[in-house]
Amino acid sequence: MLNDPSRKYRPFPQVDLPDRQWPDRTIDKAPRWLSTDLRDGNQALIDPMGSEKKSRFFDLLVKVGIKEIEVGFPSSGATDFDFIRDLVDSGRIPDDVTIQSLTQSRRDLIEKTFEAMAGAKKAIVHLYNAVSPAWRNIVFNLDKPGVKAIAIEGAQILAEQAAKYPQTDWHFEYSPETFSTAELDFSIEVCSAVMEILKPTVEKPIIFNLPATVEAAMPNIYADQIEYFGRNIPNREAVVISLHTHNDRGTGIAATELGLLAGGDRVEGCLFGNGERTGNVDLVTVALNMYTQGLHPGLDFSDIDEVIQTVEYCNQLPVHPRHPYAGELVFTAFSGSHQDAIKKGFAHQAKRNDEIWEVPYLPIDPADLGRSYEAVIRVNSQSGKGGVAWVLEQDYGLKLPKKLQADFSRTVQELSDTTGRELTSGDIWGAFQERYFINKSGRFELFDYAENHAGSDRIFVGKLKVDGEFRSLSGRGNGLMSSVIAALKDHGGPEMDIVDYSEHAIGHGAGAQAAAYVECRTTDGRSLFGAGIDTDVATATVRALLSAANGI
Ligand SMILES: CC(=O)SCCNC(=O)CCNC(=O)[C@H](O)C(C)(C)COP(=O)(O)OP(=O)(O)OC[C@H]1O[C@@H](n2cnc3c(N)ncnc32)[C@H](O)[C@@H]1OP(=O)(O)O
Ligand SMILES: CC(C)C(=O)C(=O)O
Repeated sequence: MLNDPSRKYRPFPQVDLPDRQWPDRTIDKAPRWLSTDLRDGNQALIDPMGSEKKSRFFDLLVKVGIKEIEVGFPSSGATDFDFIRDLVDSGRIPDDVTIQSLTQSRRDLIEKTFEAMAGAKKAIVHLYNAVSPAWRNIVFNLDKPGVKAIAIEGAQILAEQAAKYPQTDWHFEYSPETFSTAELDFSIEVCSAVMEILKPTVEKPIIFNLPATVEAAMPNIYADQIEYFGRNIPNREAVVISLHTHNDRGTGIAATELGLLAGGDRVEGCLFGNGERTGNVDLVTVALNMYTQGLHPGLDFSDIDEVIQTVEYCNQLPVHPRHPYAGELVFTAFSGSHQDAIKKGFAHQAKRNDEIWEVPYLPIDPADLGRSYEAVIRVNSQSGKGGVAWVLEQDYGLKLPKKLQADFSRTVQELSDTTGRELTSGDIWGAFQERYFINKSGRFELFDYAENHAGSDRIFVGKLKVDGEFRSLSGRGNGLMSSVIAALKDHGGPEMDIVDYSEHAIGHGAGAQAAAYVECRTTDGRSLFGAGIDTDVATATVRALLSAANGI
């Protein structure tokens, strides 16, 4: 990198718009959406889609609810041309879906574009030519009038071709490509000239698509550009302003959102942000950002995994695990404090009297996207007791008391530090059984017992293995627990008192079990925790006490 980058790069100029209105607005209406996955997305793939993949993608877009779909660049070759022709001829385009195709402003290419879509009920022909200084000078080697003439000539051919195929309801889109790096007044001049030829009306408006072909400035600049364009384009009511952002600076979504505040009516982009270089704006994120503000975007991502699967298959590109709303890890907390807050958040949510979503660290309910809560918390060395307790509760129905959570969390911490990897739910359950002698022998192992009454006292008579030998032991106390403790003390067990006890059912009906948890304190001040599981509550309690005694 250069010590002085100003030798090579210049700051992007501000737009002179001191009375800008967009910062005070909010997005209160879903825009029209156009997917350009099959065109801008497709042209950026290593292996562009064939007709099978294009078909699958098209069906997905329809299912998701996209009503305007740019299906390709028909003059690019047989793949796109035949796919589009087949879409039209097979009658697969739903009545409320409009297809769109892109063309350069060259007669032969425009003619091919009309040929591809003729016969569709409704179709949009999308004409483009770049207008900014670098493209004028470097690509076209033309001055401003020369570049304007490309657009005018293209618009004239559009009008002529539309008349040739009257059975289709033709609509037009014009993109001053590289709009965001062009002089605003020149873009307006070119668009006005196109308008004069195509004569849009309020009933049949023209779409002016204003691309950040290469994102070169902060999103507030794009918003200023959109507001400026909207204020100065003649006959604004006959114009649909379409936003088409790329993501070179990583702010394509922000630019689109600010562009909507600034007057954008329509958004062009791709699912999960595929597209040239760093991609087109991601329609999924823009839409779900609206959804999380309580505004329905008009698109349905209730089965986000199905959408991901199809898009990954068609694009042969993965969706990043951290991709907003969609990535495999975006609803997962590994870290202790996040897990604690999420666990409390779910408990708080269950107690609410309304549906308002308020779970810390989760900006959306994963269930709204068809995701389960299973992967919300995963455990590794960064995790805490809350996360471990969540896994045991979700997967094994155990509701550990807080102090037992802390006790067990030390075991889990040791395990994750030693293994140096994420712990599965099975790992955690295994460690729990090991630590609290569940389905595992310890010094004291229960085989059978009886609880007898002696006045107000209880007498515990147990058949146990103690240090590997069968023994009968008994103890007397004012309840079952104290009688078990007495019996243990008389047979080499620890001398201890109960500090805390709790129990709960696991599951319902005939297969239900009981879980009991104890915290005991020994005479020398040590805390012993135990857990027991059995079909019978009293037996679960006895097991929990033996578990505590085994743990010494
Ligand atoms: C920003 C975008 O995404 S724009 C869309 C880009 N998408 C694609 O290019 C995918 C499909 N493209 C193709 O299949 C081919 O490029 C075609 C069929 C369109 C054209 O192919 P070719 O005729 O071989 O030309 P090529 O691709 O090299 O295009 C460059 C020529 O087109 C001219 N050109 C570029 N854009 C336009 C335009 N919008 N209108 C008119 N002419 C244009 C260039 O000035 C250049 O002309 P020159 O040869 O006289 O210097
Ligand atoms: C053709 C135009 C709309 C385009 O894809 C772009 O500028 O990115």
